[in-house]
Amino acid sequence: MTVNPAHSTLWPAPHASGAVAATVHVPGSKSVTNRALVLAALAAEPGWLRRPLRSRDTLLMAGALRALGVGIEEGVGPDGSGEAWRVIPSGLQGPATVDVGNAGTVMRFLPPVATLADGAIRFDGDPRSYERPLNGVIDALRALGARIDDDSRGALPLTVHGGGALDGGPVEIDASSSSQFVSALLLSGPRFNQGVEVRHTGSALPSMPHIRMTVDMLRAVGAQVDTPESGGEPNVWRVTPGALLGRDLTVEPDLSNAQPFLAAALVTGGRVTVPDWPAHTTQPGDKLREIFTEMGGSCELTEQGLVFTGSGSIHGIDVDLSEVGELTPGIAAVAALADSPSTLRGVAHLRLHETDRLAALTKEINELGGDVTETADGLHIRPRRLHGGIFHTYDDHRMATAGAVIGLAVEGVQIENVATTAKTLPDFPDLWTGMLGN
Ligand SMILES: O=C(O)C1=C[C@@H](OP(=O)(O)O)[C@@H](O)[C@H](O)C1
Ligand SMILES: C=C(OP(=O)(O)O)C(=O)O
Repeated sequence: MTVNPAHSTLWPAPHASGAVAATVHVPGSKSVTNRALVLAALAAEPGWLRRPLRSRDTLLMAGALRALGVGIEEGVGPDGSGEAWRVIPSGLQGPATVDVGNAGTVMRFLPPVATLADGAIRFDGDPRSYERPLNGVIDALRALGARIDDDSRGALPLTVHGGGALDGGPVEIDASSSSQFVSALLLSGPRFNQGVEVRHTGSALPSMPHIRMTVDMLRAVGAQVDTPESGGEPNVWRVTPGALLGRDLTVEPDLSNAQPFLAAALVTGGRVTVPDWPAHTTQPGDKLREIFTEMGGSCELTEQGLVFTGSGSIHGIDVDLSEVGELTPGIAAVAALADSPSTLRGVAHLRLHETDRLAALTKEINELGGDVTETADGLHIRPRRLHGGIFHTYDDHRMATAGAVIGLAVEGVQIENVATTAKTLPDFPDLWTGMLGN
């Protein structure tokens, strides 16, 4: 966890002079956009993606698929409305080089796709991507018949020598460090000769809603998937081989990126409306309705969207975040401003995210005068009177948005490298100042 000297620009986080009152249109979900791109690329016919997220992670995914020969064209959608991508599948071809940046979805979802290509596909990325776990995907693909060169580190950089097809079949993995290992194998599973049966053998699996998202999206394009929830064995997912349909999919707003805006209502005792909040979704961000209500707000799903209202009080919380780990930085920011302590549990695997998020949150909140300690699997946060200072982000988009939430309540907070929000929300600074009416 080191500060990147190349990004020493400081952004004065706006301080809220009163209760916010705003409607914020949150761009599309990263997790849905990148799954939809992969599934559309593997389909037997062209498909449409409407309102896709355009951010570093999704542009890297689109760029990688284009490098493999997939057509991804700008369009306006079949009904003439809205921005869209038309995805035209084709025989996947190497040689190609894929830049994964620091996108977990790209580094994990694409090596299985590359096994289906003809030729060598080289994967490389940001320095941090070399440290993020990938062994579950590499080992599983080898067990299923793939040829991969990875310098024996079980991590990036690596080359997948695609043979145009993969046997597939049953495989055991330990996905306790990332649910994305399971999602990765399932997404390409319909195109493996024998499909795939993934058995998770390790300790608790994080981010289950993201695995449900994978399963739902596979079923929506015609795949047959058996899951523990559909009467199968615990920790076993089975995908039957078969052709995938090209669909017309509208991407939901990114509910995890709605988090800082809902937090703004909570922290300032204001009201924020997020239009197009889905009534039913597998996105983990939907859990914020419950978590931020317990922390002092209230919400209502209306025709206008989700209306979230702060009460003026912020309460601490004791919560297991293993299912919704990506919400941790934003919850920690609110907890640091609460009227009682918080314990955030079940998120040891966050040490292997964009940065070591537990260490980064502890250090940065404490440098503003906070009292945070790391536990084996989370954080204890005892609210203290905070003061201004530099909030470092360690190239982590969710550190930047967490710092902005603290800045609403604490004068003089400066976010180092707010541009890192481009990973999933390039519009963040403008949306934030727009929400505040500036
Ligand atoms: O599949 C996905 O889209 C994601 C799964 C989760 O990963 P982990 O299980 O590695 O935490 C989540 O944290 C990440 O932001 C997105
Ligand atoms: C963990 C995250 O991203 P990634 O998809 O890179 O794992 C995140 O967005 O919080």
